[in-house]
Amino acid sequence: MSVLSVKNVTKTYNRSGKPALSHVSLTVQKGECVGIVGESGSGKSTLAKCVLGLYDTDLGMIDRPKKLQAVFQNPSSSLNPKLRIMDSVLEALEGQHHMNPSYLAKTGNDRRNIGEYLLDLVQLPGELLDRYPHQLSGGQKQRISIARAISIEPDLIVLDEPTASLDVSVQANVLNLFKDLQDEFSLSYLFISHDLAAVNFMSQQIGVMKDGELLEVFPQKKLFSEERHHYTKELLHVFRS
Ligand SMILES: Nc1ncnc2c1ncn2[C@@H]1O[C@H](COP(=O)(O)OP(=O)(O)OP(=O)(O)O)[C@@H](O)[C@H]1O
Repeated sequence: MSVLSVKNVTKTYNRSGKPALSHVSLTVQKGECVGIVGESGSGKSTLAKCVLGLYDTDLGMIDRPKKLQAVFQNPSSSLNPKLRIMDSVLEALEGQHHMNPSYLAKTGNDRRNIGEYLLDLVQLPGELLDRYPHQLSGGQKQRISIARAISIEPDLIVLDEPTASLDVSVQANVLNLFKDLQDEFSLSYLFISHDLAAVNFMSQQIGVMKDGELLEVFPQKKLFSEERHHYTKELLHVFRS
């Protein structure tokens, strides 16, 4: 079952310029992580924003699920500095009242119970609920963003460079968390990154973008295969050296 279908999407920012996305098609199946790798300016963020419905497209079609969430690069700008963590972590759930996640059977409708349950899923202690974002580390803040994203049991989460602003030592922990959550809840991700090693670690399918085009999409196991596009081989060369 597919949770996202992007068909022939083209997006140009200014009419005379060249497209930031050109005839891009891809699908994400339930429980699968599709990783999109490309260098700066290749169109990855534009793709993420089109998928999220933040930008209109010029051409093509996007069939997205209703329960859609995102985790962005910078957790500091994703969390309201004036809200306690408790209020941020419950923001998605409380903003969409028709959501009825399965864990409510365990937690009841008690805010603190729900907050503690969600923090536990991202391996944070419940006592952080009473703090403000500035009292947390970058990695902790990103875990709060992740807890908020998974709180509505979304059909798809778009991850747009979710570890790029974190210390290198923390990046692997956060990627491991995404993987554990994917295994536990059959989550589906569209994972966007300039980091081929991260994409290789996370994804079951890999897509390579360059100059607004999705050059190829292939199973992760085929990354080192001879049939890869020559540009993918160039990226691999950098990755190995
Ligand atoms: N708001 C905008 N207005 C005009 N042009 C834009 C805008 N956002 C992106 N672009 C252009 O669209 C192209 C694709 O940019 P995009 O940000 O999607 O790439 P990216 O792969 O995500 O790069 P990065 O990793 O640097 O963010 C680039 O040429 C960029 O300059």
